[in-house]
Amino acid sequence: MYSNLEQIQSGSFSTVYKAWCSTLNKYVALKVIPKQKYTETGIMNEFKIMKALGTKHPNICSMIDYYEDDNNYVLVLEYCECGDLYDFLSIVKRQGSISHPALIQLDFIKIVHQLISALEYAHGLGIAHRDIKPENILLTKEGNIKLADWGHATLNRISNDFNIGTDNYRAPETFGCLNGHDTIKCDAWGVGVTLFYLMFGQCPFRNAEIPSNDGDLYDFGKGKHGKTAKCANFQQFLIDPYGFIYRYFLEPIVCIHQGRPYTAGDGKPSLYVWQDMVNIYQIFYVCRIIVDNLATIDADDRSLSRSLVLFDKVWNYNSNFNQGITAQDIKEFNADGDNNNNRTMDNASSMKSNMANASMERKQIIGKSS
Ligand SMILES: Nc1ncnc2c1ncn2[C@@H]1O[C@H](COP(=O)(O)OP(=O)(O)OP(=O)(O)O)[C@@H](O)[C@H]1O
Repeated sequence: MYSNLEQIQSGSFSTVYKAWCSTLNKYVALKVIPKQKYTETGIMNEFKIMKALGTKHPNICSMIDYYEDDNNYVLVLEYCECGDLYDFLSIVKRQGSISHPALIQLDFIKIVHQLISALEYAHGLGIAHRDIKPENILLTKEGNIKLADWGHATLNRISNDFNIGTDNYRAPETFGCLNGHDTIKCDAWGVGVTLFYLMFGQCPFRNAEIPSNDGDLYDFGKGKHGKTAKCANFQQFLIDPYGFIYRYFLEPIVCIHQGRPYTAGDGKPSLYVWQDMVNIYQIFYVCRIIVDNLATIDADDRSLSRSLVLFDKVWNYNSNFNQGITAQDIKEFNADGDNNNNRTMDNASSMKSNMANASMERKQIIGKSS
């Protein structure tokens, strides 16, 4: 029934093949999981989740069939011709340079909509994905996405699993928290970090772990017991999230657009731009929305739906002056123009005050929609 197998990728648990399905008359993807690598409970969980997700949502990579032989479990999935977003961005990145970033011929806002729609559908069924990252977002030839790899997904809203997912994308509380963590809120954090990756080609921190004896992760900055975050970048983010994101991601980009060498910040600027993200204000606002509504320490403050309302606002606003970055934009963005010995600090503080305004806007929007 399945022929012409061609290997696509080998993941940590599985090998994925493209195969021709003669009964359906189309290509499918076979996710082949060796029995010695996976427990029966593990595969049954993935199978149960895929069944519950069904085939209705256009942005979820659905299961078409399932079978097993002596050595392998095999999930038969919808085939996504353009692979995953991580690989896709790596290819685009290689085509660009810092001064001439390659153009991604896809709309960022469309991908955000589809990702959040897929997740909200799953969340509505009580399913949390728990491994949101660009590698698990597949692209079709029409430029749509399908969320894949539900192998870590769970139906438990509160979990005490402290070793699930991919470190760079895991919410702080998934590293250890006395009363368990809310798996759906953790997905929102994963979306936030994923969006940073999609914009800048880099995650902001290696992990968001704060070693703590009692699992109390809500003690900002220096931990209760004098402990600090494991990763230096995350420590800076804890102390000053907007300032860190500015220095890490935005300042290098501002420097490049001004034709100055970038010296501050550790972030490497992306070597690509999204076709619908041509104004530096968009990048700026998107960062702000992520910091306030997705990758925010307090899980109660994370909301996929609220962030979508805010993203839409940015895009509607920008569609009126979608003419690229002008010198004036840069000047306004860069609080004190050319005379800027203290540029990093000033920008960070102006970004902070702008972010505070955004929080007000957020409250107004919440007020309107509720
Ligand atoms: N339906 C599909 N269509 C096209 N490519 C796919 C499909 N499913 C998976 N792939 C490719 O195979 C890769 C690995 O798949 P998947 O993440 O499901 O396996 P995994 O073993 O759980 O991987 P890991 O544990 O490393 O995340 C994906 O990143 C993607 O590039």
